[in-house]
Amino acid sequence: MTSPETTSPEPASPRTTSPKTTSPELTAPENVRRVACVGAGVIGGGWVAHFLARGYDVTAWDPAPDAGRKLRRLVDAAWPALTSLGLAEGASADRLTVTDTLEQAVAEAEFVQESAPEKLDLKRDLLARLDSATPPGVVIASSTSGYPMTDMQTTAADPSRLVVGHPFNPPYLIPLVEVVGGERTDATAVAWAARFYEVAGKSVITMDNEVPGFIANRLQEALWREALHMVASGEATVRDIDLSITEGPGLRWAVMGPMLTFALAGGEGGMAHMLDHFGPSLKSPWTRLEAPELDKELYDAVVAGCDEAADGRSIADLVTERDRGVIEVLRATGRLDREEDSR
Ligand SMILES: NC(=O)C1=CN([C@@H]2O[C@H](COP(=O)(O)OP(=O)(O)OC[C@H]3O[C@@H](n4cnc5c(N)ncnc54)[C@H](O)[C@@H]3O)[C@@H](O)[C@H]2O)C=CC1
Ligand SMILES: C[N+](C)(C)CC(=O)CC(=O)[O-]
Repeated sequence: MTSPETTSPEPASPRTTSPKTTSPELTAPENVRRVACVGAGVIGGGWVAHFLARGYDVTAWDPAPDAGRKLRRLVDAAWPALTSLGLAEGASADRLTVTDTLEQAVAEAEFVQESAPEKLDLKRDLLARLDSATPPGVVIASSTSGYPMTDMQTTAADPSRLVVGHPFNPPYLIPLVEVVGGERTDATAVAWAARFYEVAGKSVITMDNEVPGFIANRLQEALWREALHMVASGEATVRDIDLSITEGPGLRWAVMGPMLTFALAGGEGGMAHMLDHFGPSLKSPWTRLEAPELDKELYDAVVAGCDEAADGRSIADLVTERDRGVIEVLRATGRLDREEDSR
């Protein structure tokens, strides 16, 4: 298993001129130059855009017949946003190579990010195949939204280098990655991946245990379940749900998380007063916890509600609008300044 060699205390953009190590298994996170992305849909494509913008050479493979064309379209669409954020020295969309086979994609990779469909058997087989094709010691991360690595690493010959690196859409703008290993993952692979993501410009949460759904998806899922219940029962429209967050708590959450935000609800008394004051309402029936049945009626109501909320804007229009808004929030909350300082 690769050892994390964290020689530099600060995350750094990958340089393009340093000699490439001949032993991929010994590559320190700071020295990685070539990343492979396997599965190039919404998330894999977003990872490709992110790594290109950070100055890496990227190889990508996806079995869909038109995957290369779609991937380049996604990268082209993301590039203006990435340019406005600031590209790493030498970064270029031309440093993407779409390969014909998975084996070609990972042959010289120093890190592999898997972003194939969320199906357990597919992930198991794919991770085993990636493990046999990737140079020894190179860490392989899965973008899974919720499968524990323990359940996905069952058939790989070397499960010790398999980790979860759970991103947020789009990976080229949302900083967070949740990193966790499985029962058979070596702790050094988890540490190596966490450090690599930091060097690659991400904000990392490392989990010691396999929390089902990780941290952020557990939180999002609770909110999502309540939202679906309210639509199913006619208590709120899709528009009400979205407005309740974008005009309400969502504005605060980009600045402070739910914990510090609620500490301020206690005024001078902070969280202690907040708990004394509002603690009893935790017992009120404010949440349903059980997921609603995703029957045809609810499915149709949510899809129709989103179409109505889009109000004629295409998915591409919405992606542009989201990217612009996220960049403004990153800028307004000082995150871009911090990024620039650490380069
Ligand atoms: N969509 C989202 O918001 C997020 C998704 N994820 C995770 O990322 C992963 C990918 O999800 P999406 O990009 O949304 O799906 P997607 O459907 O957009 O893309 C999946 C891609 O995988 C390709 N593919 C199919 N079989 C494959 C195989 N055997 N090997 C390699 N590639 C294969 C497909 O051709 C497709 O291009 C999933 O594990 C998902 O849970 C994680 C965070 C957010
Ligand atoms: C919808 N989702 C569960 C796939 C979302 C994620 O996993 C993370 C995100 O981007 O919100």
